[in-house]
Amino acid sequence: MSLITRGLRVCYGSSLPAIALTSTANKFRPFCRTYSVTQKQVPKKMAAERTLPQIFKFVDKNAESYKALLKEAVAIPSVSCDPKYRDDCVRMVHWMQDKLQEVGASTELRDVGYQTIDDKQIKLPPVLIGSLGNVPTKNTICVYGHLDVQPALKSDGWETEPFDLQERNGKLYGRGSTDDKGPVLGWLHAINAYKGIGEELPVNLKFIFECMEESGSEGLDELLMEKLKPEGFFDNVDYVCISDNYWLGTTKPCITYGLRGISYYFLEVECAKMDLHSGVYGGTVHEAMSDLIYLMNTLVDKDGKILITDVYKSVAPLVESEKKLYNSIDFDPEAYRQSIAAHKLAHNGVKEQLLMHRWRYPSLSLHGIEGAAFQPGAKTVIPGKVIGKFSIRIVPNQEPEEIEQLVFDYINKKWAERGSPNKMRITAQSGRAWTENPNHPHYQAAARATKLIYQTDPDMSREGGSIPVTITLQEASSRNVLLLPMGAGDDMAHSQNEKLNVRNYIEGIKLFAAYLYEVGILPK
Ligand SMILES: C[C@H](N)C(=O)N[C@@H](Cc1c[nH]cn1)C(=O)O
Ligand SMILES: [Zn+2]
Ligand SMILES: [Zn+2]
Repeated sequence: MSLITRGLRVCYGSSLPAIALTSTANKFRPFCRTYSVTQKQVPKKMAAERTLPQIFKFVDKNAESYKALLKEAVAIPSVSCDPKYRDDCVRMVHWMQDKLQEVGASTELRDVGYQTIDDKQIKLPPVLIGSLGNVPTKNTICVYGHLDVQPALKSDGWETEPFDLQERNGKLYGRGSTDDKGPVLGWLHAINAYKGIGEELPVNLKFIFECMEESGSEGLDELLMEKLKPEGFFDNVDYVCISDNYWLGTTKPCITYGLRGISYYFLEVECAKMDLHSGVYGGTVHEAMSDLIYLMNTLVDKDGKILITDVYKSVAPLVESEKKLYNSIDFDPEAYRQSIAAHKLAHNGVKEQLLMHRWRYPSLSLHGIEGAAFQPGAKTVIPGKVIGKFSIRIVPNQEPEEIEQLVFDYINKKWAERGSPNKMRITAQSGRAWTENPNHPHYQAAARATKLIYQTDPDMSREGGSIPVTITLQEASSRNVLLLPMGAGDDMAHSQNEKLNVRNYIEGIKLFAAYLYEVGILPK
C-alpha cells in the first residue's frame, strides 16, 4: 500500500471528466495516552549543571557570528514556487550541505525527480540528508527543516531588501529569517556549541532538509516512504523534532502538537488564446475574469464560513475535555489584532473561538489571480486566461482526497449554473493535518528545556499553518514528533518585513542545545 497522498489532482469543467489519483486515509491520532518520566540519571544531570551554562556562555559569545551566517543564508533567494529561482534552491541545499559537514555530519544529496509546471518538466532540488553520531547507547533525534522561502520583493512593501538580512531594534529582518532558515541554522549552532566547549553531543542526530516545503514538499513523501524507510534510515530514530513554526504570542514559548493540513487549488478559466484590447473586443466575448470572480465568490461568506457543500461534515467533533484546553492558553486577541493592524477580528474576537478556528476548524483563503493586471496603471486588456488561487486549511479527520472531491463537485455545479462557454479546469495539491500526543516524555523533555531558557512553562499549542511532511515523518518513523518553535508570533512569516528577534534566535539556539541534552537523558 502506498502512503503517498500528495499528488496533483485535476478536474476539468464542462464535458471533461475528473481524474482522481489514489491516496490513503489520514489517521487522526487522539492524544489520550499518558506516560510518566523516569529521570533518574543523576550523574548525567550533574554534568548538565556544568555543561549547559558553559554552552549558554559560548552561544552568547558567538552571537555575532550566528547573525553573520543567517545573513549568508538569507542572501540566497531560494524561492521554491518560482522555477526562475530553482538554481538558487539547489545552491541553498549545497550551502547547507557544506555547513552540516563542517559540524562533522556525514551527508548525502538525494534526487527526487521532476515537477510539472505548464506541461514542462522541471528538476526538483535535491533533499539533503545527514547523520551525526551513531552511539548505540544514545537516543537519536531526526531533525527536519526547510531551506526554501516564500517569494519577496522590496516593492511588496518591505522596508529593506528582503534578501539582505538587516538588524533593526533587536530584530533580524529578511525573507526566511524565521521561516525557516533561522531555526535550521539554530541546530547547527547548538551542535557547534557542544563542540566549542569540548563536550560530546548527548544524542545522535539525523537530518532531513528540503527546499520545496513552501510548494507542497514535492517528492519528499516518496523519498521517505519508498527509499529512506526501506533503507533503514528511521530504524534507530527515537524522536523527531521540527522547528518551523512560531509562538502564539510574543512572550510565552510554546511546544506544538498539531498542524492543519492544506488543500491548495488552481482554478483556471480561459476565454481566448491571448489577452484582448477591451476597447476592441469588450462586449463581444464572455470574459474569463468575470467567470473566475463569480466562481471564487461562491466559496466563502463574509464571516469566513466555507460554502462548499459538506465540507464541515468530517471535522473531528469538539469534546468537552478539548474545549477546556483553550481557556488556559495564553493568547491576547487585542494584542494579536493590533500586531496586524486588523480592523476587527472574526468571531467577535473571542479568544477560544479564535484559537479553535485557527487550530481545529478548516478555513478557506483566496490568495490571488494569475493573469490579472495587478501592476499599477490603467491597463485595458481582457485577460485571455486567468488562474484563481485558493486554499483550504484542513483539519483532523478531513481527508485531502475527500475535500478535493467536494471542491471539484461544488465548482463543477457552480460552473454548470453559470452556463459559460469558456474552458474551466481545476487542479489541487494537498497535505494532511497532523496531531501528536503532548503527554509523551519527549514533550516533557522539551518543556524542561524551554523552562530552563525562558523561566516559564511553555503552552502546548497547535498551529494553523501546515508542514506537509510532518505526518509522513510520524508514519515513517513510528516515533513521537514534536514541533519546537524558535520565532515569535509576530514574526510575519510569508509577509512583508518577515523578521526573527535576536533574542529568539540566540535563546532559541540555547533552547535547542538544552533540548538535545534533555532528550539525551531520556531512557533509551
Ligand atoms: C508552518 C510553515 N512554516 C509554513 O509556512 N508552511 C506553509 C506550507 C505550505 C504548503 N503549501 C504552501 N506552503 C504554509 O503553511 O503555508
Ligand atoms: Zn512558510
Ligand atoms: Zn516553514
